[in-house]
Amino acid sequence: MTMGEEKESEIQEFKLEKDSELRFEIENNNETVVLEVKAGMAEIFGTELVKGKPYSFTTGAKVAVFTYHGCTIELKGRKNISYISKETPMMSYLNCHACLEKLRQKAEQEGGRGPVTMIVGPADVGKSTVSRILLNYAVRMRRRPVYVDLDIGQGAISVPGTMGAILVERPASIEEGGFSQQAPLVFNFGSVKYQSNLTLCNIITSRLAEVVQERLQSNKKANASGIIVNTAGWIKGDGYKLLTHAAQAFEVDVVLVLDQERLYNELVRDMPNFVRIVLLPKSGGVVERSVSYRQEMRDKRVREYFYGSGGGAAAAAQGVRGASLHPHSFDVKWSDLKIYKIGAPALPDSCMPLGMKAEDNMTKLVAVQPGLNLLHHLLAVSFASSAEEDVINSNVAGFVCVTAVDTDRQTLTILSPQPRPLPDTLLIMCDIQFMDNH
Ligand SMILES: Nc1ncnc2c1ncn2[C@@H]1O[C@H](COP(=O)(O)OP(=O)(O)OP(=O)(O)O)[C@@H](O)[C@H]1O
Repeated sequence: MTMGEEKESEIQEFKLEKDSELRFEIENNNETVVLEVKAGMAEIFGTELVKGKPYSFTTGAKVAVFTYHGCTIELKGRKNISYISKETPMMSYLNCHACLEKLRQKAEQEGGRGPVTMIVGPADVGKSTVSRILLNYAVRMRRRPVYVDLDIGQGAISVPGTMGAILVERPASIEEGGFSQQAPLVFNFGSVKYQSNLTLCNIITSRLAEVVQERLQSNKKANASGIIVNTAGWIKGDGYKLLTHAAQAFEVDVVLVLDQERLYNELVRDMPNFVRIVLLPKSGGVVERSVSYRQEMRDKRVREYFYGSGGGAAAAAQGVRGASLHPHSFDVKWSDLKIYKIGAPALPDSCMPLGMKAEDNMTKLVAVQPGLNLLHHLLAVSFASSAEEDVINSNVAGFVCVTAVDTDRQTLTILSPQPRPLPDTLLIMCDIQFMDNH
C-alpha cells in the first residue's frame, strides 16, 4: 500500500435498515477490508456473522452483508468501495428455502428423499450465490444437504475441469467463501470447455448422480435434506441439452431459474409436469466477471488446491479449505507411470469401424507418451489401476501437477498433496495447466 492509499484508508460505520444490504468489491491488488458487526445481526450469503469478530477480505472479494432486522457495521479499508441497497431478492430466496424446508419435513416424516433442487440461469446471475444461501439456510436448520456442482469452469468442489459433490455439515466460511471439503466426491472432465466432449460430460453427470443417490441411501438425514445442484451459465443449444440431461439424471423436483424468462419457458415446456419450475429475480449486486478475472480465479482455485489459502493451524488440522497446506514435490520415472487421456481425435462416422459411432471415440482411453507435452498440466489420479477398468465412470482420488520434465533422465517432477509414492493407478492428463510459482 502506498502512502497516498494509506491516507484514504479509514474506519466507516454503516447503519443498515431491515432487509437491506451493504455491498462492496475489492478490485485493487493487495488491498484488505476488515468488517465487523457492531450491533444487530447480519449475514453474508446465508452465513451468520459473529458480532464483534473482525472478518478480512482481500482482492477479488465481491460481498453483500445482508440484514433481516437491521444492524450496524464497521468497515476498515479504502473509502468509497461500498454502497447500501434496499432492493434485494433475499425475501424470494428465503421463501424458496421455506418451501424446500416443507418438502424436507415431509421427506423426514415419510422416510423418503428430500427435494432435489437445480439452479440454472445465464452467466453472472448469482447461481453459485443462491446455491450457497440455500445450503447455508438448510444447514442452519440442522439439515445435511448435499451440494453438487456441475460447473466445470470454476471447480468449486475440487479444481476447475471437475464436477463434484460434498455433504454440507456447517455453513460456508465467511472469508474463504467455500464449504468445508472433507471427502468430496469428484469426477474429472479434464477441461473447462463442455464443448470439448459433450458425451463425456453427460456420462460423468449421470455417474455423479448415481453415486450421490447411492450414498444417500445409507444416510437418512442427508437423504431427507435433499440436494442443491449448481450448474454452469451455458444455457443455449447444447448447453440447454446438458441442463435437461442433468435434471433427468438427478431426478430433480425443483428448478430455480434465475433471471431468464426464455429459459424458464423452455423448461416449463420440456420438463415433466411434476417438476416445479420457479422463476427468480437476480440480485442487482451480482458482479459481472471478465474472462481474465475468471482465469485468475481458476488459477487461484488450483493454487488453493495444492497450497491452501492460509487459515491457520486449526483449519489445517481439520483438513478444511482455508488451511495452509504443504504439498510435496518429487521426481518420478516415465517408465513407472501409466498416463492416459480421454477422447481420441474426432473422426467422421464413415471412418469408424463397423458398429462404432464417432461418439464412442470421445470416451476412449488413449495412452500418452510422457514428455514436454505434460509440462504444467494437471493429472487426475484415478481410482482405476488399469485401462481395462471402467476409468471414465470412476471418481478421482485427487490431482497432481507436472512442474518439470527432464527428457535426459526421463523423469517428471510432480507437485502432489500427498507424499510419494504416487498410487499405482492411472493418471489422466487434463487440459488444465498451472504454473507453480510458489
Ligand atoms: N448481492 C450481491 N452483492 C454483491 N456481490 C454479489 C451479490 N451476489 C453475488 N455477488 C458476487 O457476484 C459474483 C457472481 O456471482 P455468482 O458466482 O453467484 O454468479 P453465477 O451466476 O454463479 O456465475 P457463473 O455463471 O459464472 O457461475 C460473485 O463474486 C458473488 O460474490
